[in-house]
Amino acid sequence: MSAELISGKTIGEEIRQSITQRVDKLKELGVTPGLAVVLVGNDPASHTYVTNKQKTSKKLGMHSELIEFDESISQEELLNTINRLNTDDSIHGILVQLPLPEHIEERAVIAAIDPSKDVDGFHPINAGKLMIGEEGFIPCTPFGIMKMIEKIGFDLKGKHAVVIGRSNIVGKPIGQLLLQQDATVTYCHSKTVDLPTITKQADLLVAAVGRPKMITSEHVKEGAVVIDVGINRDENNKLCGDVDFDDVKEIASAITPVPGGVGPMTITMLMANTLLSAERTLQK
Ligand SMILES: Nc1nc2c(c(=O)[nH]1)N[C@@H](CN(C=O)c1ccc(C(=O)N[C@@H](CCC(=O)O)C(=O)O)cc1)CN2
Repeated sequence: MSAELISGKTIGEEIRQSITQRVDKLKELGVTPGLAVVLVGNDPASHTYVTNKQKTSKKLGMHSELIEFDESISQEELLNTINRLNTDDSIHGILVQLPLPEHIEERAVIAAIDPSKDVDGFHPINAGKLMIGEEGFIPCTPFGIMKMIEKIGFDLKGKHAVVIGRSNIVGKPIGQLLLQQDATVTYCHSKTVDLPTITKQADLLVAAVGRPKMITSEHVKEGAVVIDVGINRDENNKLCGDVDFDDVKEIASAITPVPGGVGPMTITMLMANTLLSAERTLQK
C-alpha cells in the first residue's frame, strides 16, 4: 500500500485564494488587514520564515511591516515596540518570531501582545480560550493541521489520536483541537514508556518531536493517518521530518511530506488569523 499524500502546498494555495477574496471585500469596506512581524537576531531559518510571511501577506493584498532588531536589543526596547504596535490601528496582527535570544524572556514578550492582535495564538488568554472552546486565535501550525485533516475528509469522532510532543505551540493545542472534534486523545513525550505500543493504536498520529526520522513503520498502525510536524536535517543535511517518510508511507493511509506538508500551512493560517483579526474590527 502507498499512502495518499497530504500536500500543504496544494491545500494552502486553495485557502490563500479564498483569503485573497475576503481581503478584497474588506478593503472595499475601508479596512486593509495589517501584519507586523518582529524579528530579533540573525537566525537564518527565522529570517527565511519572516521573509515568507511578509511576501505572502503582500501577495494577498495585506499591509505588512517587518521590524528587525539586533541580537543585543534589550527586553524593554522590544516591549516598547510591542506596546506601540498594540495601539497602531493599521496593524491587526502582531507576531514575534521565535526563538528569541536567551536574555529575553519569551513569556513576557508574548504576554505583552494585545490578545486581540495575537495572530500566533500564543498569548495565555488565547491559550485559555482554546482550552475552554471559546473563540480567540488558534496557533497557526495546529490550525493548519486541522485544515489538512478536514480536507482529506477524515472524521475524528471516536478515533484514537496520538500526539507525540507537548509544546505550547504545537503539541498541547493540537490535542485540544482534536478533542473538540470528539477524538480520544493520548499525549506522548520524552518520558513515555514503550512509545510504539501506544502509537500503534493511533488512527491519527501527530509527530512533533524534533528528532529526524524517529517514527518508523514500527510505530504506525496499518491505515493510520500520519501528520509530520518536524523540520530537521538528516545525515546528508537534507530536510526531513520526524517521520521516516519512505518507510511509513507503505503502511499509512495518508501522510504529510516534509518539506511541503505542515510547514507551508503554518504561514497560510497566519494569514487567515490576520484576516480574521481585521474582520473582527468591523464587528466592534
Ligand atoms: N512566532 C512564531 N515563531 C515560530 C513559529 C510560529 O508559528 N510563530 N513556527 C516555527 C517557524 N515557522 C513559522 O514561523 C515555520 C516553519 C517552517 C515553515 C515551512 O514552510 N517549512 C518548509 C521547509 C522550510 C525550509 O526549507 O527550511 C516545509 O516544511 O515545507 C514555515 C514556517 C518556529 N517559530
